[in-house]
Amino acid sequence: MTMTERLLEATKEIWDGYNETPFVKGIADGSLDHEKFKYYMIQDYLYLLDYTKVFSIGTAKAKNLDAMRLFAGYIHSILDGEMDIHRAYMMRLGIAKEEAEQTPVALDNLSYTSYMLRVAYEEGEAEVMAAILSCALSYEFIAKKILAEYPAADKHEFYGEWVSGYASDSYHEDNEVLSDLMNRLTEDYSEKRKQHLVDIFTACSRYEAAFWDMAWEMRQ
Ligand SMILES: Cc1ncc(CN)c(N)n1
Repeated sequence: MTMTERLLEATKEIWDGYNETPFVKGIADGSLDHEKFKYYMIQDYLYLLDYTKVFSIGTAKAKNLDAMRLFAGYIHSILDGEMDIHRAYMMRLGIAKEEAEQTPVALDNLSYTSYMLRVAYEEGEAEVMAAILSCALSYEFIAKKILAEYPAADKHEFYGEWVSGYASDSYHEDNEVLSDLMNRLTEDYSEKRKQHLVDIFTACSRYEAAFWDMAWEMRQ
């Protein structure tokens, strides 16, 4: 079993819950209140700024050029790729960049990014990768599960862009690169170090679940 497979196996129950949350169900069937989505978009925009910093620290911690290039490349993918989805929705929802950037970060969001940044500052490149992977892979999992249940969800006039972005081939290819690096970095890892990676990945998977609940309740 690869390291990535082990991480996914350990968190299966948590991941199975994502598509059962009212927020994700609302994206899937198109019934989600736009006000809730607006709240989520702003919080996620702020989240991605800190998430990108985790890759920046990963770049500094990388022990070889391949890993360094991957972490560094992802900074661009997030800021100028994934965040295009956010910018497009922000335009449709009438949210100015300044408004988003001045919005206070909700506590669950702050707790999640603070944890990832702590792992990044204190630990090594594979641990940084364990903190990143849940975020990267879970959205592909969620979007593809939505499409399996609602095959036209990617055509929905409002939520379609979100679903198609995270179910896209390019998002999947980026995720494959991350998973491959994780598997390579941990080939010679001891059982103790592997279990530590599982613990980090599990914490982040729980934070992902909390983020969906936070968005549904529009918590501050
Ligand atoms: C909270 C969260 N988790 C994951 C993703 C997908 N990269 C995201 N945009 N936001």
